[in-house]
Amino acid sequence: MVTAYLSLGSNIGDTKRNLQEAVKMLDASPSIEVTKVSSIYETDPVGFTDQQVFLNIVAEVKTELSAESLLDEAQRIEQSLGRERKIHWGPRTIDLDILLYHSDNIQSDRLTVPHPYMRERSFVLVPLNEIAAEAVHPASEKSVRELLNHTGSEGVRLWKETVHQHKESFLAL
Ligand SMILES: Nc1ncnc2c1ncn2[C@@H]1O[C@H](COP(=O)(O)OP(=O)(O)OP(=O)(O)O)[C@@H](O)[C@H]1O
Ligand SMILES: Nc1nc2c(c(=O)[nH]1)N=C(CO)CN2
Repeated sequence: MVTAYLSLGSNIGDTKRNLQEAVKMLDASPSIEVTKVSSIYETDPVGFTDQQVFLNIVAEVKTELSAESLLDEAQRIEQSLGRERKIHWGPRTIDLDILLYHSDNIQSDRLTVPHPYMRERSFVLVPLNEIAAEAVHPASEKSVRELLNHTGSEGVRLWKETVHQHKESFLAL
């Protein structure tokens, strides 16, 4: 059983519901259990900036799946929630990225773990720090807390002052 962290983001449609549906679908997978969900954050778009604000969360999962199979599952969920790929870094119904998978460094055609941009993305580091401040980024050997201290949290706001640590309270929002 491996612990992994996933980043989820949405800026099209009912964004809170898209995040909730994605977490439900992950948890419904036979080989995945969602063990923690961060608070929801409203985040300014990064990369392609002329688009709606995002809602972002990070989820901790325990899984028997390999990293590649976890990516298959994440992509299946993206597709079933109507994700279309149009603009690079552009608007999306739902995006699921694998941030960390155990303490593995993975480099394949389909997968780079740790996620290549996570160190510079406040919308990833703020929610990740909330649920896994001591987790170590294996490429740099720095903790998430250290990465966040370096990158800062500009453009990332707690959404509607909601704070919750449990999957159940997240799904009830
Ligand atoms: N750690 C990872 N998590 C998810 N996808 C990854 C990862 N590493 C590589 N990929 C690959 O990235 C491809 C493109 O993903 P996607 O379209 O979601 O990119 P994006 O969300 O627009 O940009 P970004 O990668 O910056 O988040 C996927 O098909 C997948 O094979
Ligand atoms: N705030 C924010 N900006 C983004 C996001 C995201 O989830 N949140 N995802 C992107 C592509 O992965 C590009 N830019």
